[in-house]
Amino acid sequence: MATRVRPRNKRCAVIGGSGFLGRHLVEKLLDRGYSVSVFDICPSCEVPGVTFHRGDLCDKQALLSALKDVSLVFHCASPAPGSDNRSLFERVNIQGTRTVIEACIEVGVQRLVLTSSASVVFEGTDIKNGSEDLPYAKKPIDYYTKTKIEQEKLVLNACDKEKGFLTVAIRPHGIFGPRDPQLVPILVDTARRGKMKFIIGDGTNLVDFTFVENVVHGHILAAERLRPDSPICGKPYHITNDEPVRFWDFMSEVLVGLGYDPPRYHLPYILVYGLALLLWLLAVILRPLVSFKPTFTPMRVALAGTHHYYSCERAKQDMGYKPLVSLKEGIACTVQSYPHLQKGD
Ligand SMILES: NC(=O)C1=CN([C@@H]2O[C@H](COP(=O)(O)OP(=O)(O)OC[C@H]3O[C@@H](n4cnc5c(N)ncnc54)[C@H](OP(=O)(O)O)[C@@H]3O)[C@@H](O)[C@H]2O)C=CC1
Ligand SMILES: CC(C)=CCC[C@@H](C)[C@H]1CC[C@H]2C3=C(CC[C@]12C)[C@@]1(C)CCC(=O)C[C@@H]1CC3
Repeated sequence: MATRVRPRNKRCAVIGGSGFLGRHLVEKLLDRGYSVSVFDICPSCEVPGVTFHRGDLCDKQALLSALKDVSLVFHCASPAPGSDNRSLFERVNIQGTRTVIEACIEVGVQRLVLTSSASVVFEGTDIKNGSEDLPYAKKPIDYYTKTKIEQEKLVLNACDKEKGFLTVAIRPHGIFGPRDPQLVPILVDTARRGKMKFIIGDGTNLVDFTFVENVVHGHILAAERLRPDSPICGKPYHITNDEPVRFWDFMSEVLVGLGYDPPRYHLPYILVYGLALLLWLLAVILRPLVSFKPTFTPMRVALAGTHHYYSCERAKQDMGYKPLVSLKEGIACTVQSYPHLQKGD
């Protein structure tokens, strides 16, 4: 069978393309006529039509061969936030991202789109309709956030119109959707262990949850608008569903959709946060003897008990972004996609 040769600007690579967001992105890029290579440490990308390169993004030689002939790179690889492994985060998100930038420049990649995170400005206290002008967190709440900040700075500072290397960072928040390995599975696991009875705080805190297809849409818009005359060069953009929702209403809707009871009883935020800090400290002190991973980390408690929602006005203005799927539709589609997590299964 003859293979169609695509123009170079339609040839892209997705680093982290086997992951949750990465795979949705790969599928949409293929739909839009791109030829797609995936570079990932995890070999689970079995999407037909994709060239798969297995490797660690800290390995420059492996990257150089995967990025040959590619003009556009999406970098959406990161260790999972829950891994709490400082050296891994530093190695992959900081040194690895440096290596990605070097490799892109060496092989002549013209556009690099980074998946950053809205959490780069989150310090555990309320953020209401935060814009991209908020400063980076001075005291990041965990190593994931700390290294995502450094990663974003590296990518945005590498933008160089003279050299023809353009970069942009997309900051999604609370991504959910089919095949998400974190949000729904953690929620269901907590419910199955009988620990989803409590609401932390008064339950009125608003947050952004963003359906994965909207996040993908934001990435592709950014990539296609990344030209030397565009205002988006070297800048970060929030991509959300633009429908802040009460954290506990969202959790309850997913739980009820899957047949579980919603949480009912309230616990004071400060008490739970204090306990989570204590548990985290214990886990660190006891690490040489026993290894345990608390469900209630300070970051998770802060995410569950504070306001954190962001304005995506800038993405609307500069790249014509508009969420394609509403929160209601996104939740219905997500719940439907997890029949094995329904209560009783
Ligand atoms: N999910 C969310 O709510 C949000 C996510 N983000 C960001 O979006 C991006 C994608 O997240 P998500 O899809 O949820 O995460 P996933 O863990 O599902 O996907 C990340 C992928 O990157 C791979 N990877 C990790 N380390 C390396 C490495 N050294 N070299 C090559 N590949 C590697 C992972 O493999 P393996 O699984 O084997 O580690 C995985 O396949 C991340 O940058 C994350 O920080 C931002 C905001 C919110
Ligand atoms: C908006 C946003 C950034 C969401 C992030 C997703 C995850 C961090 C959450 C997904 C499931 C959540 C969850 C909790 C905290 C935050 C999540 C991990 C709890 C551990 C909070 C305390 C509880 O009572 C149980 C919750 C289980 C689900």
